[in-house]
Amino acid sequence: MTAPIIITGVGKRIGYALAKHLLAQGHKVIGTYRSHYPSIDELQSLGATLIQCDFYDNAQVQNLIEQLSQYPKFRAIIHNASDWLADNSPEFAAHEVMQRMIQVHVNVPYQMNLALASKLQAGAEGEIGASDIIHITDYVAEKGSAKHIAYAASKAALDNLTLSFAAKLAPEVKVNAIAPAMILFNPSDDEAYRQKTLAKAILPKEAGNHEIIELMEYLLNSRYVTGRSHHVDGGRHLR
Ligand SMILES: NC(=O)C1=CN([C@@H]2O[C@H](COP(=O)(O)OP(=O)(O)OC[C@H]3O[C@@H](n4cnc5c(N)ncnc54)[C@H](OP(=O)(O)O)[C@@H]3O)[C@@H](O)[C@H]2O)C=CC1
Ligand SMILES: Nc1nc2c(c(=O)[nH]1)N=C([C@H](O)[C@@H](O)CO)CN2
Repeated sequence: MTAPIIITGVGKRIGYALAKHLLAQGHKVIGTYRSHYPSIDELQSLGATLIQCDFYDNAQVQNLIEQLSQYPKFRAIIHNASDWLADNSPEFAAHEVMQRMIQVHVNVPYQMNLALASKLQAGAEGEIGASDIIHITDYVAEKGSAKHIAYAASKAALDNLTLSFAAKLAPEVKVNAIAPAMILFNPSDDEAYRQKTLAKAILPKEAGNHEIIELMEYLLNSRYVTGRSHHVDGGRHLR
């Protein structure tokens, strides 16, 4: 069995689907979560190691990194955890929105990549491109967003980390981004929002988790693709 794969934000939706898929493939999975849903107990019963960590709490982040640093090697890190905060958040002032977006989408992936780089290189077992970092960004990293300005800017920064870490960690470690658009609606999305959002793409559909799972598999199985952003967006750039 290869070294463990770390996935952040496994409690629900895409992160949960990625973790279940990799467990079914026989991988050792280490998942981080913030809220404890029944899905966390399910993943544990399937053999995953789960670590609770709120990325907004720096002490918890340092503790997470210390725990992960005890492992000798890793096959991959998939940075999925994300908070889709709107700029007009009723809970947070503008500076807090930006601070949170940079923390969860940039600062934590940056610190984890630096701290665990040597473990990823060891996980390649001397084979070129045999370990991976995957940053899950967003189509709006290249387009911007009128209502999620801080979110989009932080995803653009995460996309840029792909370039720097790809150059830094080659040849053992590949570093790529997956830039999704309309993968999964949220239960609170009303019909008007759904129709408006679907109409933004020339392939107007809710793509589903499998689109991300298949692209993750492609990147993990590649030994030559690195430093690139891979769009899963229904051709939104052509609308
Ligand atoms: N769904 C879509 O259509 C799209 C998704 N994406 C990206 O794909 C990825 C997965 O999307 P999706 O599954 O919809 O995301 P969700 O928002 O549904 O889930 C994100 C996960 O990240 C966790 N998380 C959020 N904030 C923190 C924090 N401060 N510390 C630790 N964990 C945290 C959440 O935990 P908790 O449950 O406790 O909040 C949750 O488990 C994300 O990076 C997202 O930006 C991009 C474009 C479209
Ligand atoms: N962390 C999250 N990021 C994003 C989500 C989400 O639910 N959680 N959803 C979207 C939308 O689907 C958007 O792509 C289309 O309206 C974007 N990012």
